[in-house]
This record gives sequence, C-alpha cells and structure tokens, in this order.
Amino acid sequence: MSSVTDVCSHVKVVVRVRPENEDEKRENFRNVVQVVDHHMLIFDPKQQDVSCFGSRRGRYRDINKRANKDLKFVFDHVFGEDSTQVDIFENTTKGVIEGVMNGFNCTVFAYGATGAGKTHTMLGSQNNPGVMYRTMKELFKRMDDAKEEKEFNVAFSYLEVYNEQIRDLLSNEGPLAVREDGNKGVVIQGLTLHQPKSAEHILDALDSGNRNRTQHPTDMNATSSRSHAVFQVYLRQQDKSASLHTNACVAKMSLIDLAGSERAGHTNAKGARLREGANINRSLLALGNVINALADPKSKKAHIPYRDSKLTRILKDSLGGNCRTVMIANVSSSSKSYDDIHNTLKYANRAKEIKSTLKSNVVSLDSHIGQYAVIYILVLCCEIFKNASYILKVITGILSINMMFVSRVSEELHSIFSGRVQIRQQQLELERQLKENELRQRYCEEDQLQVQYFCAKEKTEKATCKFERKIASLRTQQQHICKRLKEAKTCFLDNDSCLHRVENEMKLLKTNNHISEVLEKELQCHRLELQVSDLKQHIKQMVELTTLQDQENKRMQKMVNILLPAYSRHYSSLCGIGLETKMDHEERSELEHLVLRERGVVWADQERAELTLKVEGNGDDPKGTNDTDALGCRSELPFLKGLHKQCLHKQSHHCCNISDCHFKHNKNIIFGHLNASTQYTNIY
Ligand SMILES: Nc1ncnc2c1ncn2[C@@H]1O[C@H](COP(=O)(O)OP(=O)(O)OP(=O)(O)O)[C@@H](O)[C@H]1O
Repeated sequence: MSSVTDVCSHVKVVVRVRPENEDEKRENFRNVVQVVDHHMLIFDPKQQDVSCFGSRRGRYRDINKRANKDLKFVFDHVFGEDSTQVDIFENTTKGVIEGVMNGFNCTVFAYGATGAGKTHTMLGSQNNPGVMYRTMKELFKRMDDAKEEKEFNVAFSYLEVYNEQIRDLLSNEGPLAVREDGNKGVVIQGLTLHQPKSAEHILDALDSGNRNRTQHPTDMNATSSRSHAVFQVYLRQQDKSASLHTNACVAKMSLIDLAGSERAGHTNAKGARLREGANINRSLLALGNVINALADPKSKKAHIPYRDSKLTRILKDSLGGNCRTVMIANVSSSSKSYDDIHNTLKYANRAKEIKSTLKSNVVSLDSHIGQYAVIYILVLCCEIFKNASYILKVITGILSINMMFVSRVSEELHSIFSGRVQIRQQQLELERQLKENELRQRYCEEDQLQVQYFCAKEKTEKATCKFERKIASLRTQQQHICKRLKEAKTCFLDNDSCLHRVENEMKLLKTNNHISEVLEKELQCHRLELQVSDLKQHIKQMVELTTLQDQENKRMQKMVNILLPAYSRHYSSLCGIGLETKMDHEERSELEHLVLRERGVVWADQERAELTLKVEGNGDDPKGTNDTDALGCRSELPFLKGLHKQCLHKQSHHCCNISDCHFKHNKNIIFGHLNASTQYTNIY
C-alpha cells in the first residue's frame, strides 16, 4: 500500500446542543449554553445575556460561584437545540465520505456526558436515523453513482467496549483480543465482517447490534449506553478500466458512539453500575490523555498513551495520524449538567488542536495484461532489492576506488616532488661546487702568476709545482662534480617522466571535476614548494660564492700591495746593471727568510679566522682552505700583509688592473653560475 496524497488536516470539532428534556424543563434549570452562531457559543453567559433567550434560575446553580464564567468557544460548527439529524450529517460526516471515497481513513465519534445525545446523534431512531445510517446511505449512493467506473467491496463490523472488554455486537461474541499488525494496523481478532447489500441492510444490522449493546438505565438517562460502540466500514474500490496502471483505494471509516462520562454523585450509581461507570470514566480519561498528547505540538513525536485503555487502542489509527476525524461533542444546555458541559467543551476545544497528516491509502495495481507487467516489474524490483547490497558494494567500491586513486596520485606526487626537491638541491650544490672549483682554479693560476712575478726562480718552481698539483686536484674534483651533475640530470629526467605519467593520469580524471581540481591544486602546491626551495638555495649559494670572491679579492689586493715594491726594486736593478747586487740578494734572502718564518703565523691566522667564522655562525669550513694549505702557496701570500708596511698605501696602476681583472672574472663566474641555475625554469 502506498500513499499518493498527503493532506494536513485538523480534527473537525463540532458541538451539538440538545434541547432540554422534560425533566430539565420541569425542574426549571437555567440554560447555560448560548449558541451565538454556527461557529461560536458562550458557556455560562452573563445574566443579562441569558435573559435574552429565557432566564430560569436553576436549583443546581453553583451558589459558590461568584460570577458567570462567560466562556466563549469557537468550533468548526455549533449546532443549536433545533438542529436536525440531517443538519448534523450534512455538516459533519457527509464531507468525510468524500475522503473515504478517495482512500482516506475517517473517524466520526460522538463524545459527551451521559444523556447528552450521543446515541441520538450517531444512531438515532428508525424514524429519525442518525449519522451512521445516513452515512451508509450516502456511501451506497456514491458507490452506485460510480459503479460504471469502479468496482467496490464493502464490509462492516460492529463492536462494543464494555468494562475494558471487546464484544462483537453482530455475533454477540466476546471478549475479543486486540492486537496491532504492522501492515493492517489495529486488528481485533475474531471480529466478524459483514458485506452489506444495501444501506437498509446496514441499518438492520445496527439495530440488531444495538439490541446486544449493554444498556442500563441511570438517573441521567433511562436508556444509557454503558459501552463504547464502534461501527466500522471498510471500503475497497478499484478502477474497472483495463489500463496498465489501476489504482485501488482501501479506506476505513469508524463511526463511534462513546459511553457517556458521568459523575458518580449525579448518577447515584452503586455496586456494578458504579464499577462500570468508573471503567467508562477511565477509558474516557485515557481518551482525553490521548487527545491532549496529540494536541500538544511539543509532544509531536512523544509517546501517545494509546495503550492505556482498550478504547484508545482500538482508536489508535482512528485518532490523529493518518485519519480524517470529526468529533461531535454533545452537550445538554441545562445547568443541571453544568460541569459535564464545561468538561465536554474543554475537551472539544482541546481536540481542535489535533493535527493529522493524511495519506490516501492507494494501492497501485495492474489488471489483466498489466498484472503480468507489474509482476515482472516487482520480480525485477525484488532482484534489484536482493542485489542492493551488491550494488551498494559496487558503488562504495567505485567511490573507494576514486578515493584510492586520489590518495595514490597524491602520494605519487608527494614522492615525485620530494625526490625532485632533493635532485634539485643536489644539482644546485654540484653546480655551486663546480663554480667554486672554477674560481679556485682561477685563484691558483693567478697566485702562481704573481709568485712567478715576484719570487726567486727556485721558490717559483717549487710554488709552481704546488700550484700545478692544486690545479690538477681541482680539475679532478671538477670532473667528479661534472659526473655527479650528469647523474643528477639523469635522475631529474626520470623524475620528470614520472611526473608526466601522473599528470596524464590526472587528465583522465578530468570528467570528475572535483577530484581533478583537488589533484591540480596539490600539483600546484608542490611546484610552488619546489620554486621556494630552489630560490632559497640560490640565495645561499650566491652569498657563499660572493663571500669567497670577497676574500680572494682582498687577499689578492694585499699580496699585490706588498710584493710590488720589492718587485720594482728587483726589476730596476736587473734592468740597470744586468746583475743582482749584494743589496738585492740580501733583500731577497730576507724576504725568503720572512716567508718561511711567517708561514707558521699564517696557518695560525687561518685557523683563528676559521674559528671566528664558526663562532659567528658561519661555521662551514670554507672549501679549499685545507687544499690551499696543502699547496702552501696561498698560505704564504697573506703573511705579506706584515711586510713593507710603508708601501701599503701605494697603489700602482698595474696592481689595480690585476685586482680589477680578478674581480671581474670572479663576478662572471658567480653570475655565470646563477645563469646556469636559472636555465631550469621549466622544472616546476
Ligand atoms: N438533539 C436531540 N433532540 C431531541 N432529543 C434528543 C436529542 N438528543 C438527545 N435526545 C434525547 O435525549 C435522550 C438521551 O439521549 P442519548 O441516549 O442519545 O444520550 P447519550 O449521550 O447517548 O447517553 P448515554 O451516554 O447515557 O448513552 C434520548 O431520549 C434522546 O432521544
């Protein structure tokens, strides 16, 4: 069964005020209900208002009550004393029949104190039938009108709840058990269902059932119904057309005549009557609690105490929920039932708040050939349902495959780029070493040249030998660096092909924009990180090479400044007489002696300088320092800073040229290195 229509509906609450009976008239009770119009009434109106429609002071008037309550109530409809059975039917149940024909469950129940007119309203008499008969008559009329298009099946049952026991009024059987079925809702086991041939047949059945109904005279009502009577009609309708999509509606209509609430003091009940009255009150109290719970918007999903009584259990699917409900509150107008009227009006007022979400009980069926199609579709649905877990697994699998893919690509990107960063660092470091090596070779060559200029032949040969060894060593180093650089470039190419493969895989995912976007962003991040890493290394290397260059420039400048005067004297003497004078010889000996003596001082200076660098945080051992010591050449030269101090302030043209050339050359090497590094602009 499936619902095709959802309608939000409040319980329709109407009030029927019965005229005073002979007893009430005789005892001169006051009228406490003033019907203002079809929707409004005033309970216990002010005295002047009462006088307008006949004032009679009642003996049962609460003498302790200081003022009239003058309570105004508004309902869906208010029926005055002169309203007829037809009026009630036309304005209550008739509208509900339309709902039943459309597949909605409907309930009409009469509520009120004993003797208030419930049975009169619901059942009526043979001459003046009430809601039940008129409803069934109307229902049959509607079915007759639609018989060409639709096929109807009607069944009805009639039961009573007396002293918390269910009895079948049509088979006079009981007590019957009530249970709840997941599909059918509330089910009364053993309750007989009857198929009516006509509305009259139903009326006869109702008559017969009512004879079985428990009735006992009370002080308030000579024919008081001591049980709750529940008349239920089940209507199933189906299109007669041979269409592939036929709808079948199944609706239940409950017409209930409740037992009257009563106050023991008023009924003077004793013994069994008192006990039955207590049971009636208890079930009505349970009904009141259910109404209160249903009406409370805060307890929408809270527990509704249906199970507190048999009556509320039976009415579980007839009150609130999926049901169109009409409550007919019956009241007397007499002050004799002052409290009963007040209580009934309060109940009715509360019931207005009950909200139902109605679902039309439409079963989609297919007839004739269509039935096979439906069966086939149902079989397919079952198959699909059976395979749902498998499909779910597949879907989950696809999703997890995507997730796995993303995480795999992500990991690959991470691995590729961490490798790429390492390769780049290695490349840049090797390039830096290569340039430094080149610089040192250049310094060696320049040192050698200068020693050749300024030193004696023997010393020059010795120094030349050392310089050559140094240069040879630097060249070997250079070859080794170049080899490693080549290897790094190969590694980089491998890394590059890995990256291209992953990028191609990512392109295949372009259909899934989200995944593709995530990976694109990740790739971009990696590239940016690599750029940052490269830039940092470039800056570091520039600083190192520039520092080395500065040191070499200063050293060269000092050496030139010191050696130049001695060289000038030596050169002029050789040019002047063609032979070395005694003074020249002594001076050269002194110079050589000082060279040997100062060698140790220079080593000590260099060690101090290294220590200072380390203390200043630049603790890296400047590359080549040890090599220079091994050659013994560069160590010799700086000591000259202590010699011929008188000549330090002099700068010869020759000296400046050497220094300039040296600087320019070194600068070219450094910037050449940087240019070489920036050739890898496409690596990101
Ligand atoms: N609207 C009415 N017009 C004329 N007479 C009425 C009307 N309502 C009720 N009566 C009469 O009042 C008497 C009591 O009514 P009824 O039996 O319907 O009350 P009740 O609410 O069913 O009481 P109980 O709960 O005790 O069964 C009946 O004799 C009935 O004919």
